Amino acid sequence: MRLFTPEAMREADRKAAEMGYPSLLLMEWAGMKAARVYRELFGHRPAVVLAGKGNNGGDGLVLARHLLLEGVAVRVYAAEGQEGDALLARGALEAHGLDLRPLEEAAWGPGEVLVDALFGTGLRGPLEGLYAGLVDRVNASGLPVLSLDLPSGLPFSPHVRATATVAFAALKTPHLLVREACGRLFLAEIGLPRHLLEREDLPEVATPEALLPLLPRRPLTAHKGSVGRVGVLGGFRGEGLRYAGAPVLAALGAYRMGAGLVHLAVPEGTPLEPLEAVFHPVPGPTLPAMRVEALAVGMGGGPWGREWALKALEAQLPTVLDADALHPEVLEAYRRAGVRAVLTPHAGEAGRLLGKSPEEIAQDPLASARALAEATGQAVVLKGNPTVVAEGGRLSVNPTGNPALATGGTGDVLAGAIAALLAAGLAPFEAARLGVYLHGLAGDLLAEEKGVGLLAREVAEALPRAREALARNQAPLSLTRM
Ligand SMILES: NC(=O)C1=CN([C@@H]2O[C@H](COP(=O)(O)OP(=O)(O)OC[C@H]3O[C@@H](n4cnc5c(N)ncnc54)[C@H](O)[C@@H]3O)[C@@H](O)[C@H]2O)[C@@H](O)CC1
Ligand SMILES: Nc1ncnc2c1ncn2[C@@H]1O[C@H](COP(=O)(O)OP(=O)(O)O)[C@@H](O)[C@H]1O
Ligand SMILES: [K+]
Repeated sequence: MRLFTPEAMREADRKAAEMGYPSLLLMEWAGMKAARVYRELFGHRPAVVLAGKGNNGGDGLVLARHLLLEGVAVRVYAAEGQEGDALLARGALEAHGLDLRPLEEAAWGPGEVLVDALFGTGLRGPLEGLYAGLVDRVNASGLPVLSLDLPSGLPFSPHVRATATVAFAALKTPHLLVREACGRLFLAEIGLPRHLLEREDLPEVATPEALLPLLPRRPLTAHKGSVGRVGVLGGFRGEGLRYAGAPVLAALGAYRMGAGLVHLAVPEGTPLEPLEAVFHPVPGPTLPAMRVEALAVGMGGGPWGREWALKALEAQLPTVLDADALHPEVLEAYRRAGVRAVLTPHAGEAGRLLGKSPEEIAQDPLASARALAEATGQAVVLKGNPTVVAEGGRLSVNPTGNPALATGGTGDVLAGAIAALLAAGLAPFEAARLGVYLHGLAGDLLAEEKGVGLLAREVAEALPRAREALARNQAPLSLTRM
């Protein structure tokens, strides 16, 4: 499934029209599907529809007609000046005897449901004046809000904060980048020819269908040496400071993702955890003899992180470079040596590497991940909400994960989990997007059960459940298709 920009969506509409597909049919389906979502969520509660003058407003007028026909009380406040399909939608609604009222008079009361059909993909800049005021009133109303296509105002501020959003034809960038504004997400097919939605040049949304084939299969004859062995190099001890837990969490992430054996190279004095690992206690940064297929380096490495990573290069193995291993000198050395790596920065680390602030990175995670992948020649996992995976020209946006994961050590678990998938033979881009998806899903399963207050080791422990959910085709995309 591809993530569309407004321009790409318009192009698909235009191509459909050129092929003879009437755009009015698209609008009819959009409004009808949105009315179906309305009824599913709100039954017969009275609706107040706010309709702009563009096609998003047109969708709202179609929805109003369908609700009316189903016996739902509807009041419509509409902007003046509809043209084309939206004007036809207005005529069709008025033919049913409904009087449209001016948007300036928009008002609502307790028990009503607001339908936001003010603006969709045609918005050209931040809302001002009447519209900004209306959006503020909608958000302050305390009433449920169903947004059509996009919460109006996105991707700018102010914007509507919806209870639920029905995306038409495809997900658009703001649905995942400003997820919080959308509430519960529905994706409605509106009859657009499917081939117009297959755009390999657009970012991918990592869906269970796309990821399931990547899941390493385990034959009956599997043994611990055949399913992927991981080496973890991390931790730091010096000047009263110790980072001992990070490599342990990476080892747990690797085992829970299915590694057969994990070797741990950690500073002397580090607790021998987990019991299942093979330990290589080293006083300083030296790469011990490890028989492994992939490495995870840098977690809790502190000032040793850079040296750990340069040392690890000798092994010429696919490597996850995390945390303190994310250093320009390291990245340059890996590139020169032609060793393939997955980099796992959060916005702060990515910012340091790209000479930007964390805020600038988070503002456009797609562009930031792509820039770092291009600059380093490696696969990049830019962690956050959403996490974006980039390699070469490819981009993948991850739909799983939630703020309960914002707790110390969950990134270390992720690094180990991705290393286990590399060791099982997956290419860096595939290991990264599968690892990120399952790690996020583990967080989602736990958050549903326990809410906030997770421990990173619990996220590791939930990885097998996430893996099973994907294998059994029960992994939710937290997206309802209509
Ligand atoms: N395949 C599709 O994507 C389809 C799209 N449809 C709907 O059409 C929408 C796009 O319709 P439009 O292109 O008409 O655009 P919109 O309806 O989103 O908005 C366009 C209107 O907003 C005005 N406008 C733009 N920026 C503004 C600003 N900053 N302040 C005030 N006014 C502003 C424009 O002058 C124009 O009148 C989609 O979001 C979707 O809801 C559907 O009708 C069905 C088919
Ligand atoms: N608000 C959030 N929504 C979704 N995922 C989150 C959120 N906050 C953190 N995460 C995830 O948790 C992990 C945190 O990693 P990181 O910042 O490296 O933490 P640490 O260094 O403590 O391990 C990442 O996988 C990140 O995507
Ligand atoms: K809208």
